[in-house]
Amino acid sequence: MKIGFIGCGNMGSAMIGGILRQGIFSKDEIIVSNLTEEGRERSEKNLGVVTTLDNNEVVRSAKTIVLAVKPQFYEEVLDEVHNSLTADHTIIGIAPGKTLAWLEEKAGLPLKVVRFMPNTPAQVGEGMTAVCANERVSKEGLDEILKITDSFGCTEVIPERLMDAAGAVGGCAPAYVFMFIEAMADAAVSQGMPRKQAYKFASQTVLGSAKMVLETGRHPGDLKDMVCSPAGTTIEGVRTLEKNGFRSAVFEALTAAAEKGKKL
Ligand SMILES: NC(=O)C1=CN([C@@H]2O[C@H](COP(=O)(O)OP(=O)(O)OC[C@H]3O[C@@H](n4cnc5c(N)ncnc54)[C@H](O)[C@@H]3O)[C@@H](O)[C@H]2O)C=CC1
Ligand SMILES: O=C(O)[C@@H]1CCC=N1
Repeated sequence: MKIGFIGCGNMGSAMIGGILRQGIFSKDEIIVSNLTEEGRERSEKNLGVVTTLDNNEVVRSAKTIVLAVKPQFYEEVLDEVHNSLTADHTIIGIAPGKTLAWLEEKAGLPLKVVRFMPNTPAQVGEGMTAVCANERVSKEGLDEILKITDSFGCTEVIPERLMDAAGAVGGCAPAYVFMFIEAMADAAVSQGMPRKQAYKFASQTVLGSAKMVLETGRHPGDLKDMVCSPAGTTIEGVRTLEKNGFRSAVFEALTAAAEKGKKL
């Protein structure tokens, strides 16, 4: 077994989907544990990987272990498996606020520790993942880990002090983007467009705009200016967004998310 996941909900299955699609590991090289039989059956049916209800079996079977449970359960899961952990294991935390030092301390022995901050677009191979690792992870070891995160999107290795920022602008931000898409589509529906078509317009527009930022390397403000014709329609919308505190609302939302991460 090459990799194990303790917990396999939204984020675990999104990452495994990318790993399988890119062929980094095969189904029989991935073991996942779930809390309930219903969850285990779901993972088996949807992903086709090896499944168990026993978290210790995951740790005994694989040397790279992703903790894909909610932050509130990290401590009890590490308590439960710490007798099965060895210095050969690499544990990967994906929860906000659970630092490298905290994870190593709770694991109860010196071992390789990595943190990911992934996001759900991993499910479609367009994830954005931040990675940091403790000093026990070698350059070669990190390269192996990055093959995993690269399989479900883009990866940036960052200093641990930036993980809360990455959580806000990477981990959480899809929720805000989905709200933005939903709101734009609602407005189009209110102008008479059928709902399905409105989602297509809103989503493709977000996708295309993001691609322009990434591919042209131009400043987002510059790209915004390209759209705003003098005395045109777009600038009227820009005026309304500014009046309603759009930028400030986004700024405050990401700050709140990052600050919460520091407290978890
Ligand atoms: N959902 C997201 O967009 C992101 C989530 N994360 C982090 O990923 C982690 C997982 O989040 P989600 O996948 O969204 O949660 P989720 O609730 O969808 O999945 C967690 C899974 O863990 C299982 N579980 C709970 N206790 C367990 C135990 N003791 N042993 C084995 N399995 C257990 C649950 O049954 C569930 O299937 C969290 O720490 C979260 O902060 C990080 C970045 C993005
Ligand atoms: O809401 C959360 O806490 C998790 C971490 C980042 C995205 N979802």
